[in-house]
Amino acid sequence: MTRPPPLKNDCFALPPGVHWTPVDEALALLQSRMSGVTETEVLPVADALDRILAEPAVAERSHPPHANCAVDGYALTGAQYKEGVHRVPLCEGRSAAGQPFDGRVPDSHALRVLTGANLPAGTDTVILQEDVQLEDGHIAFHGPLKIGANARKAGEDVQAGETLFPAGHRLTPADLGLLSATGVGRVTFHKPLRVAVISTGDELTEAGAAASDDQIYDANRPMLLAAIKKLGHEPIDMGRMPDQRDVLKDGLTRAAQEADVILTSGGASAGDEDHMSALLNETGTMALWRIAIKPGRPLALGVWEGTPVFGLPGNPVAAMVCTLILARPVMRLMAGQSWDIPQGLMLPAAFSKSKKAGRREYLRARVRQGQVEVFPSEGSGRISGLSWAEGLVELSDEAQDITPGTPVRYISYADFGL
Ligand SMILES: Nc1nc2c(c(=O)[nH]1)N[C@H]1C(S)=C(S)[C@@H](COP(=O)(O)OP(=O)(O)OC[C@H]3O[C@@H](n4cnc5c(N)ncnc54)[C@H](O)[C@@H]3O)O[C@H]1N2
Ligand code: MOO
Repeated sequence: MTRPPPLKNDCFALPPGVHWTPVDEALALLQSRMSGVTETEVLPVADALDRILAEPAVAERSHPPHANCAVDGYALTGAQYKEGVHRVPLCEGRSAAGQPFDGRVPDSHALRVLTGANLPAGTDTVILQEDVQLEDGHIAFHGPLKIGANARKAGEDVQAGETLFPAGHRLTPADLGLLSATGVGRVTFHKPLRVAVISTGDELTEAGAAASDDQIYDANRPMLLAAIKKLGHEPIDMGRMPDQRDVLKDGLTRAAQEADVILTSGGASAGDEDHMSALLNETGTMALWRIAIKPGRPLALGVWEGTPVFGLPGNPVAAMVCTLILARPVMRLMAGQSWDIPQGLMLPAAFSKSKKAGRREYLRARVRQGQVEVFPSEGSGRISGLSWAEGLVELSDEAQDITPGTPVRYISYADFGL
C-alpha cells in the first residue's frame, strides 16, 4: 500500500526544481511587452479631470500675462524712495483688475492700484495701502522701499510656450487650474482604458440575494471595479460566470470585444474547476504564471482574441494584491501613462515575521506611531484585513527575518492611486 504524502503546513512551499519568476523579472517582461492601446480625443479642459494627456500640454499664454499688483495700494518707482519720510503726489485715475490705467505714471508720482490690476506703465513697485497715509492728493510713507515689492512680473509663474505637462500625465484638479490660467482650453487625451471584470465560480452569488450555505457573495467584482475606477480607467462589469468552459469562453470573447484588458478572478489555479487557466493555456498564449509572490501565486496571464487577460486568484486578498502589483502598472502603460511602481516609504516594522528568501510577500498594513503594523492573519480569504489596512507592506525577495524595528517598505493605498 502506498502511503499518502505528508501534509505540508506551508502550502506556498516552492516545489523543488521549478523556476519561480521573481516579481521584478515579471514586471520587466510586462513592461517590455505592453504599450498604449487607447484612441485619442480632444476635450475641453474643464471636462478632463483624471484624463491622461496624449500630447504634451503647452502654455498658450504667460502667467501672469502682464505685470500686475499683488495688493491694494499705490504703484510707483521703488528706487527713488530711500530712507526717510516721503510725500508723493498721486496722479489722476487708478488701475483695477480688468480696468487698466491707460497712461504712464509720471516720474515721482504714484497711482492708486487694486489687487490683480495691471502694473501701470512707469512703475515697478506697489506700496501697501496700510503703510501709507493718504493726504489731499498725496501719499506719505516711510522709505526705503524694496524695488519690485508687491508687484508680480509678467510670466514669473509660467512662460508662454513652456511645456506644462508631458504626454501621459493624468490631470489633477490643480492641473485644470494651471491649464486654464495659461489659456489652454482644449487638449488631446487618451480615451479611458476599458477594463472588463469577470468573477468566476459556481459558488458565487450577488450580495443582497438569498444565499445557501454553499454559496458566497461575490466580493471581488465590486472591489475590482471600484479599484479600476479609482486608478482612472473605465470599468466594465461583465458579471459572474459559472465554472463552465463554454460559458467562460463566450464571456471572454464578449469581454475581448468590449474592453482593452480583462481581469478575471477565480479559477486561476490548476484544480479540476480552474477553467480560466485551462482556457488561457489552450490559446497557447499563457505565460508567466509562476510568479514568486505571496499572495497571488496562481496568476494566469494570457491573451484572448487579442486582448490581454489577467486571470487573478479567487481569494480576495490575492486578487487585490495582484491587481495593485502586477495589473496596475500594465494598465497604466496601456492607458498611455508612464510605467510606475510606487516606492512607498521605509519605516520600522512593529511586527515579527519569518519568510522564505526568494519570494516577495505583501501583507496588509497600516502605520501607527511611525511604525508599520500588519493584519494579524495572512489568510488570503480574510477580506476584512483589506479594509483594516491602509496599504501594503512589501517584504523583499531576500528578506527572511523581520523583527520590530527592521526597516520595511510601506506602500499606502493612496500611493497606488486608490
Ligand atoms: N492544490 C493547490 N490548491 C490551491 C493552491 C495551490 O497552489 N495548490 N493555491 C491556493 C491559493 S494561494 C489560491 S489564491 C487559490 C486560487 O485559486 P483560484 O484562482 O483557482 O480561485 P478559486 O479556487 O476559484 O477561489 C479561491 C477562493 O476564493 C473565493 N472566491 C473566488 N471568487 C471570489 C469572489 N468573486 N468573491 C469572493 N470570494 C471569491 C473562492 O470561493 C475560494 O474560497 O487556490 C488555492 N488552492
Ligand atoms: O496566494 Mo493565494 O494567491 O494566497 O490566496
